[in-house]
Amino acid sequence: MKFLDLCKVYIRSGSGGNGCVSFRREKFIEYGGPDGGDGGRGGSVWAEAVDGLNTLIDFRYQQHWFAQNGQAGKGQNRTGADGDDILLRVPVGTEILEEDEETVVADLTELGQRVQLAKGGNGGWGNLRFKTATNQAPRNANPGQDGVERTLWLRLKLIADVGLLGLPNAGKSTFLAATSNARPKIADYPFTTLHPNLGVVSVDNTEFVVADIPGLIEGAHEGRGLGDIFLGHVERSAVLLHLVDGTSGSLIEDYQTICNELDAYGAGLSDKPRVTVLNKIDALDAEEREFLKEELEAVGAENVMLMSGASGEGVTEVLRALRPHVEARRAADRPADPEEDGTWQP
Ligand SMILES: Nc1nc2c(ncn2[C@@H]2O[C@H](COP(=O)(O)OP(=O)(O)OP(=O)(O)O)[C@@H](O)[C@H]2O)c(=O)[nH]1
Ligand SMILES: [Mg+2]
Repeated sequence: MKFLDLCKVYIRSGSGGNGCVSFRREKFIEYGGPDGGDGGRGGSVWAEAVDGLNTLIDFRYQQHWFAQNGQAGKGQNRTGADGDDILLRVPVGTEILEEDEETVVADLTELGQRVQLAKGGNGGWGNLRFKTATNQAPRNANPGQDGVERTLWLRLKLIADVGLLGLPNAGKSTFLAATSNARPKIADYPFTTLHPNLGVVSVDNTEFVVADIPGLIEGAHEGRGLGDIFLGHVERSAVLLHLVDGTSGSLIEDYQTICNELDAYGAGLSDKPRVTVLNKIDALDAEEREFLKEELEAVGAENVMLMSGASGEGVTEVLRALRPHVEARRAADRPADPEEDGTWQP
């Protein structure tokens, strides 16, 4: 399965049709007054979050989305036909950004959420509208209003329940491989040259999606390495799982590098629930484990857990620590039962 996470689209709403200049011409009626109809309205461009889509791949094949123009007005006071609207059907969770890739136009987080991206131009008035008591034969009509052109980005973030964080080599992929169940990978997700993986993990009858992203390095938030791009993918996860390599020899520095990147990235990432794990404990004796755990806690890591992705020690406990965060998030996301709270209207 291919996954496209960022797509550029060119959209244009339809122009309004021109108003018509026309005069009534009928047998036995001299100087029949103006009867030019209005132009039709141009079609608008909309986007809607729909069910059953997980990718933006359609937008790779169709980048141009132009709504129909309105038709010109006609004689006998006939209004031109309106242009048809067009709808960009996007997966839930799609963000729409201006061309600068920063300004958010819309964030379609809910099923059925709809936004107008470009309004169709109004049709011009036909000359019938310009008739006044003193001017019975107006020769003016309005042109239709131009459509609106925009270049926009669609951005879909992987919605992973758990985002794995850590420096390169912290053991993230090993952990994912060790914990993913019978369907270890949902898919590979190539983002041009970059490949985060998703795995489905199961613990105590709860399944959740863990995103293994390329390792973060210092400066990732400024675009160094691959990390920054992927931080976007864990922005919506329920909880972050921070793996710290117990054998690296630079434990505290490693830990703080990641924390600093999260702070610098913003978007509430550093406030997200986080589980910090001292990893690779198979290579540490009991005394070292205790010492390193205390060191981490001394610099602010909370409830550090011990684990070895390689030997499997402590892995289930880590999954169990993640689970309540995932469940809490899901409960919060679930729409309230409409019948229950009494506010539901048919
Ligand atoms: N001793 C030991 N080695 C481990 C453990 N987990 C991973 N490793 C080793 O650490 C190295 C890096 O592991 P990966 O799982 O590729 O690390 P990563 O965090 O995914 O690295 P990047 O993808 O580069 O960010 C490999 O050589 C693994 O065999 C562990 O629990 N114990
Ligand atoms: Mg890896």
